[in-house]
Amino acid sequence: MKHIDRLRSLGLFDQRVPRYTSYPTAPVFSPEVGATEQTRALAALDPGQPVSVYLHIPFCERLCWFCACRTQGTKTLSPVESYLGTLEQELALLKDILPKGLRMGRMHWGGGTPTILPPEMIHRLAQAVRDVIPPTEDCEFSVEIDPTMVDRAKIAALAAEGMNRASIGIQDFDPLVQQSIGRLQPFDITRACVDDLRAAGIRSLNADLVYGLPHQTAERLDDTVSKVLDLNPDRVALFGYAHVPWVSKRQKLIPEDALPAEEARHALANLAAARFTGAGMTAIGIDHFARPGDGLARAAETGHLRRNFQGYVDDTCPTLIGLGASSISRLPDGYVQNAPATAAYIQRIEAGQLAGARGHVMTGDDLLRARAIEMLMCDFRLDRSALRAAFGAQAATLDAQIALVGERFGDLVAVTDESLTIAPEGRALTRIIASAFDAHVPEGIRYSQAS
Ligand SMILES: C=Cc1c2[nH]c(c1C)Cc1[nH]c(c(CCC(=O)O)c1C)Cc1[nH]c(c(C)c1CCC(=O)O)Cc1[nH]c(c(C)c1C=C)C2
Ligand SMILES: C[C@H]1O[C@@H](n2cnc3c(N)ncnc32)[C@H](O)[C@@H]1O
Ligand code: MET
Ligand code: SF4
Repeated sequence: MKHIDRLRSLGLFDQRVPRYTSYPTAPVFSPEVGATEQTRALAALDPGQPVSVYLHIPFCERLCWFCACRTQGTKTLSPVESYLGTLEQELALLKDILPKGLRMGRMHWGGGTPTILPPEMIHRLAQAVRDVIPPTEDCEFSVEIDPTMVDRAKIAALAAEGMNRASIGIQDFDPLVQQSIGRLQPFDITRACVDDLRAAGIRSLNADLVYGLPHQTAERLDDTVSKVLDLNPDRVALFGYAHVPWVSKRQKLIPEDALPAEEARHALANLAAARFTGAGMTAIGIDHFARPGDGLARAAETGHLRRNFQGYVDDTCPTLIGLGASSISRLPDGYVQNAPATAAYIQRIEAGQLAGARGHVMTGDDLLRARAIEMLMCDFRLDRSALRAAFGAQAATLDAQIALVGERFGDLVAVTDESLTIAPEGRALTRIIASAFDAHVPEGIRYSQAS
């Protein structure tokens, strides 16, 4: 059997599985967990342990049709300004709840488009966070940047507030592909943005790309990769296009008949991966690349790679506090997600309580499976010895499933008493293999395809 047909027979093209940026995944969170649990867990944090902070800005000036992020379009700054006021109120609530002396080791602004904020709002927001959770000396501050929605003044404002890492949205440079996803972004403007970021002292720069977009061909993607390499990013994220028009209504504008077919899509991922590794970058997890020496590559080498809602990270803070609409917090005993719709989020905060609306309290079994799935997603290796060391006899509850995976995937995995390792030829199946360890199979939820 051809290798691709074997991958197909194991579900690569028809299984719908999560991307496991958390376990359990966000769609299975329960409305029984909310602001009460959030408040209690935040109050009980250890002030000696720095936290990570994620801040969500759910606004964009343009709405790209392919995008599945939680964001809304706006042509004026007035909803943004009013949202900023709500974020300040949320922070004021947190100030009363958090233990004194808590510090912030990492901050990430994501979206949507954080660079929709003009310089004065950037300063206001950074100040508001700093007042409540002061940064550590070596705090890392990263921002998602839309190269078409930023200028030198905004970059200078972010840099003055301590931004030392940035991630730019590129997706694809081909004009026809850009047209078909409703996102025009000239190379020159992207290049100027990269130059400005470097001049502002950004030492770690990530570029986001997407494969599987309409009209993408091997030739066009190859050209995009050449342009990206020319920009010399430290990291690249290469996401498989998730076509989920039932989640993201704007995707109804995507011409489905121009989407690459299954095998072509798989070939696009392989082509781009080969170009990035050929250019000396290290492949990280299922969809990232990093220059050797970059924090992410070092974390992968030393077994410290982690996965959270932002994708792959070298973040070791166990606690993530999510601020803003739809943000998810990872707290010592579980997850809490703020009300996803911006209006509902604002309403809750204005009523004087935290905005947690859904969540999950982790059981011992969840913690074990979460770590097992994270190991597979990060290292392609479920380390049974490490799980036994951390979870004791409970680790044996995965044994039967490990044996089943061994049978189902044959020589694409290697099972020993020490580990379950996914062979390089089997890595395209990683999400499917991880899902074998998922005990929360949601009803009525349709994930995107596994390839
Ligand atoms: C910033 C970009 C993205 C975030 N998530 C996605 C993108 C592109 C992709 C995505 N997330 C979900 C789906 C559908 C199911 C799937 O195929 O896996 C897709 C395509 C599911 C999902 N992820 C989160 C939530 C709350 C959900 C449920 C569906 C929904 O409510 O939208 C968590 C989450 N993902 C992102 C953020 C910012 C976030 C929570 C703060 C980013
Ligand atoms: C934050 C990053 O998420 C990626 N992104 C946004 N929408 C989608 C989607 N539907 N499928 C895959 N990746 C997506 C883009 O690359 C963006 O830059
Ligand atoms: N909104 C920015 C962009 O598209 C950042 C990535 S998408 C959340 O470029
Ligand atoms: S890709 Fe970025 S700019 Fe485009 S809609 Fe999504 S969040 Fe907004």
